[in-house]
Amino acid sequence: MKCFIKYPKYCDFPIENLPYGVFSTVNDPVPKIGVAIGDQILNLNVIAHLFQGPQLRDKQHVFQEGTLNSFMGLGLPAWKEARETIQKLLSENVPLLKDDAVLRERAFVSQEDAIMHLPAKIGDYTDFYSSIHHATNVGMMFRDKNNALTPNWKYLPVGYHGRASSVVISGTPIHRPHGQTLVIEGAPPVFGPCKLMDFELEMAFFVGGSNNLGEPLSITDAHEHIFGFVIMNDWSARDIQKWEYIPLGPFTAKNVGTSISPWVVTTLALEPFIVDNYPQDPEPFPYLKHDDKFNFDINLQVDITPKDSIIPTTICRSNFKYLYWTAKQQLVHHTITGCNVNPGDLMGSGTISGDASDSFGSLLELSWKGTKPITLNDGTKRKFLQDGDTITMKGFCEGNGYNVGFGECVGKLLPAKILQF
Ligand SMILES: O=C(O)/C=C/C(=O)CC(=O)CC(=O)O
Ligand SMILES: [Ca+2]
Ligand SMILES: [Mg+2]
Repeated sequence: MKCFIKYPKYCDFPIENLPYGVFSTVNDPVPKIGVAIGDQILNLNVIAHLFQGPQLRDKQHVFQEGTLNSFMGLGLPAWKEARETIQKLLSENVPLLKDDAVLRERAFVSQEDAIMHLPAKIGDYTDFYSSIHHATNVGMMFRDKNNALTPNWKYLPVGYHGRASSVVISGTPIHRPHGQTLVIEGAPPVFGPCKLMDFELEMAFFVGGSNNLGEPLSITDAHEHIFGFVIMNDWSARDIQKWEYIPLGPFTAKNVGTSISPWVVTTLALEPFIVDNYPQDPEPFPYLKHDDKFNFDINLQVDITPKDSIIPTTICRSNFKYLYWTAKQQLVHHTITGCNVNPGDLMGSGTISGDASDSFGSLLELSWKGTKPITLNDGTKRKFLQDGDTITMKGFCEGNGYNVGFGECVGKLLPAKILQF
């Protein structure tokens, strides 16, 4: 597969990737659907008429909307056809787009000139808790050292319903939140700015297709409902979380803002990077059990760049493959009671920690609740985030002579706002 757009061999967005996103420009502020290729964006709005296969011929309008929801709603055969069409259109051997200078001029936008938007209107957002290492670490710190995993953990993918309204696109700054925290055990709580602000390294998938209320999805066709993945930072106010979470789970500590990377890497593009599922013992119930592989080798990295610094420090290297529960199991469990999901719903993986201490996906774990501060390249130390810190998350799969990358999920922590009561 050779593309007529030139890019470096190991860039994030080669012709093998083709992630979808929503962008606008200063000159054209109406959001459009595009595909990242090298350092360019192929504007699908402009080339919608070139989707002439049986799945998309009558549905070209999905590429002329301002979100990916309708396209996500079409399902796997349409996604496959779209990918094949775009690969052909970008191929060095196909003249249709390559040799049409006027169309090319209109169809490509430099990523540098693009303003990225949320890829979909997210109707519902759920966050799972599927890394066994993360759940064990947090269980040890928040609950019982000797029984860190709760008794349900290996029977079902634990999760909570999050707030779709506070999911934001990479680049959006987040203010340190206010809330209640328990400073002295046994004394009343205090109110004020969060003191233990954290990030969480996650990935999330967008749901495609839908099911009716009362009709659970089955594990055999769950993959047809997993459109693609992004990198996610589930900003977390640890001191607020610790006080508020009993007994219903995280609440305001997690609706401060949740950042996602702008390019949705499709499950189809991830197929070459499938690896064995995490071994599961006890064997899951039949509704959750699948023997086909649905785990992916995706290298993940988190950098902190302090305020006024240009020197990032990589503080975590992890991998999506460390997750215990697969995305298929998460989705099927979500619907087992009959819960309906919709195109554009977002499902977070949970914080992705490996077993090595430099692969932990949060500062809570990396600094072990603040007992082991980490030293950054500029000499400053971190237990939790400081105002002005920028968190940059990156991810990529290593192919044979190429990478499939996710780009970046970036966010800066700003000081708490002054609240008046
Ligand atoms: O163990 C707990 O009480 C809570 C853990 C979390 O922070 C929940 C969460 O966001 C899930 C995750 O990211 O894995
Ligand atoms: Ca989380
Ligand atoms: Mg949220």
